[in-house]
Amino acid sequence: MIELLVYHPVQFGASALFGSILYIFLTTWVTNRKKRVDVPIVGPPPGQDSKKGITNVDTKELIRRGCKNYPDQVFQIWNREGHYVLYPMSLAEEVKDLPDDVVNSAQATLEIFYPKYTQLGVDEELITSVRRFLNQNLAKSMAAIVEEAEKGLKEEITVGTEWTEVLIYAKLARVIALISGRLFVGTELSRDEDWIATEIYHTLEVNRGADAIRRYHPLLRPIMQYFVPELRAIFNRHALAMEKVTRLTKAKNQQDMLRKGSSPSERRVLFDMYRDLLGEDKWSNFRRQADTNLTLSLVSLHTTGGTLVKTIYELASHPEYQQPLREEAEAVLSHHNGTFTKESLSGLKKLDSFIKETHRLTPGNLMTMRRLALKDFTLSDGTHIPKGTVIAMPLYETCHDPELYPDPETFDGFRFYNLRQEVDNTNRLQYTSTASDYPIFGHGKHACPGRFFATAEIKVIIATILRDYDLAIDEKPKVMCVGSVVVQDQTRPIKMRRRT
Ligand code: HEM
Repeated sequence: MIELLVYHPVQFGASALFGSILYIFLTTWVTNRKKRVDVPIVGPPPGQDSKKGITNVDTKELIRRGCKNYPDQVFQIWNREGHYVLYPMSLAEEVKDLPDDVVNSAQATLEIFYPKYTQLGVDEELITSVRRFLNQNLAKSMAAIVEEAEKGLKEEITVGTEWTEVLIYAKLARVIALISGRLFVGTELSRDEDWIATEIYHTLEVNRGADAIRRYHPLLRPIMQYFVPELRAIFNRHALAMEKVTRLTKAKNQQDMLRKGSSPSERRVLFDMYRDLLGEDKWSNFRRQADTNLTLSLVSLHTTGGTLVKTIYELASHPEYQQPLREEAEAVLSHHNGTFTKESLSGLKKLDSFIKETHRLTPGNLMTMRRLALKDFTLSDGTHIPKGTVIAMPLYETCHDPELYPDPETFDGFRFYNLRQEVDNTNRLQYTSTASDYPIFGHGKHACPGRFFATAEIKVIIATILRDYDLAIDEKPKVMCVGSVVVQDQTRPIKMRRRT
């Protein structure tokens, strides 16, 4: 055998190369075959165009074409993120009710970030903690939200009475990190500058890491992950987060020991609830705590930050809305002892409409209600969905459908406020209400559980900014798409001046 290797190196090399090519070919074939769905293909399928072509494909254009050519039908596309089967709005109610052993929601949403390599993972206990802690405690948490918003805005925005250019995104991301950090982990960590940086930069590093590993063939990724510098930045971020949570947990355990014999740990912050749901054994896995924290920051910080900044850009571009919104906030606050409460926030109906219209015009993603098929199933229109397929609903097209939203390309800040005056069921038109014609937060049992908290943060921050500042902008930032993600040029400054 040794002789063979020594005397026939070329032959051996050729066999190894041939074997590898055959293996890659077979695995690719099996993977693609597994995902075959018998519905129209829009745009280039893999194999019929170069890899570059799929990478550079205009996802927005593809989905628009699919919705136009196949109205109310299922179609499929391939883009830089992979393969999607897109279902029409008429199937949304059915998809929202699909059982959890048939489809997985969180996994499908995280798929575009290559979670295996970027170390993302959502467990059921985390989702339950968000749902229970944030929503059940929202009324009680309002004072903390207001305090952190005031503190953050005071530190970040130091503009005087002259018009001054401000790069608003980074500043507001920090304010959100302060608010969410206080509710998630408590002030012991939330005001630590390293922790704040971790919350803010982790998402950007995950995006870069996903982009970097995507460039390799799926079979090479398990090896290449160790050589991709962008993934190393994520490993380092996790190490830092782990060090921080370890220190915090040990301090908390010490406090609990001091209280021993009295009451169980009070659920002061979201992670106290997470700890109770996990149980002590799993909780003492610091690695898991760190990973979960980072995933939580990924799903919560820039989603909220992006929506907030989009709303600020619209306010700056449409200054005529600033005074009516200011007056509404003043009137509502005067009925609630001058403080924001859960009830007072629901009285901000014009602001609610303004945020909702902003998000309708520029949703954060072209798709929503993504579900990963855990087993084969068939939709009621007869479409067979094989295991491993990601299905999703076109969000941007739904939000820009003239049948649902007259004159859809025009920003009408009070569109939903005016509708609420006309119809009986006004709650249905609230920003946080989900529906198949407004699935910005998804729809059904897996709809975003953080939406009430996110909306409270956004409203408090905007009402506080409007109380203290006038806003303007020379030109509204352009909106573009990277794969299915809709992004706005957040490097464009707005102008602010302190009100006298
Ligand atoms: C404006 C801000 C936000 C937007 C636009 C947003 C949007 C979404 C969307 C579209 C989904 C998928 C829903 C579906 O597929 O049916 C989702 C899921 C989720 N979001 Fe949010 N989100 C926001 C803020 C937050 C915040 C602040 C948190 C946590 C505090 C959070 C935690 C989650 C979790 C845990 C899930 C997974 C739910 C599940 O699979 O059952 N989100 N979000």
